[in-house]
Amino acid sequence: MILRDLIAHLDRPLHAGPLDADIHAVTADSRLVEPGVVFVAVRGESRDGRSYIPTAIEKGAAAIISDTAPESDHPAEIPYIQTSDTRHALAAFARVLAGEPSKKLRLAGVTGTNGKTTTAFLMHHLMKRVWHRAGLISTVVVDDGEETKPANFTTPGPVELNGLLARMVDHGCRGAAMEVSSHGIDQKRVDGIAYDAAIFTNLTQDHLDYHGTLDAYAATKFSWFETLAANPLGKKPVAVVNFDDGYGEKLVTLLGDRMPLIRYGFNVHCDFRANNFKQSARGMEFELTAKGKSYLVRTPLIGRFNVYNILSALAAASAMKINLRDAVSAIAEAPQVPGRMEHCGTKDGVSVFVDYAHTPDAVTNACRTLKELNPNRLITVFGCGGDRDKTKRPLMAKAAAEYSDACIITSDNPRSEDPEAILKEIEAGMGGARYKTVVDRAEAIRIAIHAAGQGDIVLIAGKGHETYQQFADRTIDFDDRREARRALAERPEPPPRKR
Ligand SMILES: CC(=O)N[C@H]1[C@@H](OP(=O)(O)OP(=O)(O)OC[C@H]2O[C@@H](n3ccc(=O)[nH]c3=O)[C@H](O)[C@@H]2O)O[C@H](CO)[C@@H](O)[C@@H]1O[C@H](C)C(=O)N[C@@H](C)C(=O)N[C@H](CCC(=O)O)C(=O)O
Ligand SMILES: Nc1ncnc2c1ncn2[C@@H]1O[C@H](COP(=O)(O)OP(=O)(O)OP(=O)(O)O)[C@@H](O)[C@H]1O
Ligand SMILES: N[C@H](CCC[C@H](N)C(=O)O)C(=O)O
Ligand SMILES: [Mg+2]
Repeated sequence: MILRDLIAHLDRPLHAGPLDADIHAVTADSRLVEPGVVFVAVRGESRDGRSYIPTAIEKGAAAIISDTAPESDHPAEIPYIQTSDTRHALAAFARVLAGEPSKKLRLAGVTGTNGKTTTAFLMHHLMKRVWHRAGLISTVVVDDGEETKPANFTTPGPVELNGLLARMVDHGCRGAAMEVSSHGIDQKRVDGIAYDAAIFTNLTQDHLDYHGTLDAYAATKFSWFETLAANPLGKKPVAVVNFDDGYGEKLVTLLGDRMPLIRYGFNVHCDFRANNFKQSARGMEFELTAKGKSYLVRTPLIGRFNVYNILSALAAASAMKINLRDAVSAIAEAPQVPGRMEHCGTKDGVSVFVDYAHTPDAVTNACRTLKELNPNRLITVFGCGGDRDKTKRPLMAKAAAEYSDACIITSDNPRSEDPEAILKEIEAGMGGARYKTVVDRAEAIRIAIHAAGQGDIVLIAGKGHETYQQFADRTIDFDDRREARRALAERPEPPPRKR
């Protein structure tokens, strides 16, 4: 594509140099520049992309995009475009160069603090049932319709995102489900992506390191819906909102009649409403009332919070013209989402679950769900990630302490922080609860599983599907599920029963 046609997508760009260059790709990473590639200098959280302009030129960049004027020594033959918003430019170029793939797919986006991955997996499963081929972009994996690979981000940057969507189109996918993180919205990774359904799961504390306050975090999530309402990009997107959640209610009021909306939850005003919820260790069932009819929903998933994930997936599927009865029957065979309430085995009457709960609300939900299975004791092993929202540490502790009979506090991903110091901040929230601190996560898991007795449940929270552990100086292979199975296998023989 010719540079002149690309810059037509920018708002009043200033340019210098020739505009007839043939462009094959765009990047904001100087390390990926090669001839024919436009380099967009993005000012990031930790680095200033403008400092990489000389490197990009050396590597043969076809053009430079920046938000300030060129340096006096900028080579005249290399086009230089000045624009007020470089992240917007990056997203626009990525989209146009990929052929606007989001417009060729039926696309569902899921945002909210918790439940995005689970809901996206459920939607992907429903879509594959009826359309045979469908894509998935999630924290755990990306599926382009032919190949499933581990994911690097919850919501990838615009170049990777549009590339993935284009591959889905090429592979014959009729639709896709993707997570839309608050970082993704704020950094314009999803700018100009056309959605058919936009799901809001809930909003509780997380990411305050990035957004500052809960209201600023909510405003970022809401801005995604407002953008879709103002500019539906040739589609008729439907907002699917949790109406039992305080922020969901605010979103409904904010949107008014600016876009079609489906409210879901247990409360009587919901368009997709659940009641008569029952669960056992094998799964759960509830009654769905929607579109003037009633349906019995059965699923192997457990946890009242998963009722919300199922309701939103069913509502979004129905908004995307998937037959509701077919969708309900597919939920009966919902897949195990890796690391979400994943049962890792039972031995000597001790059952172990791994769950990705890493916010206060998620810890509450995970513990409550397991308590509802009436264990003799619930033993929870958890920690908190380094270089992330520190204020959630004592709150996660409070949640774990409230619902568990005993806790082992351990390391999550310490990243650049001192693991012992993180443990101290967690301890501050434990109140008078019974707990131990064991900084080594593998040892903490082993101690919990070996100390558990007949009828106990051990919950290992926080890392879910992750297959690594990040420290300041190294990243090691680590998987809670593998450690759990190993510890179960190595459990010492229980003492013989007294007659
Ligand atoms: C806080 C955050 O989101 N940071 C992301 C963001 O960084 P940034 O924009 O601040 O970029 P930067 O590192 O300051 O660099 C500035 C610019 O210089 C460029 N650069 C840098 C080095 C170089 O040699 N050459 C070069 O051109 C970079 O490509 C970038 O364009 O953009 C970068 C490039 O895309 C990301 O790698 C980086 O993710 C970091 C690693 C990260 O940890 N992000 C997490 C927090 C995240 O995004 N999480 C969300 C939500 C998770 C969830 O709750 O599910 C997600 O969607 O995954
Ligand atoms: N609808 C929900 N409401 C509250 N908690 C939930 C919900 N769904 C899942 N959870 C809890 O939150 C954890 C994370 O769930 P999931 O991975 O689906 O969310 P996510 O929004 O994708 O998280 P992340 O932003 O970290 O990728 C689960 O392991 C579970 O403990
Ligand atoms: N996407 C989340 C993942 C947290 C997972 C937890 N294991 C941790 O490392 O804190 C985040 O970046 O906040
Ligand atoms: Mg996720």
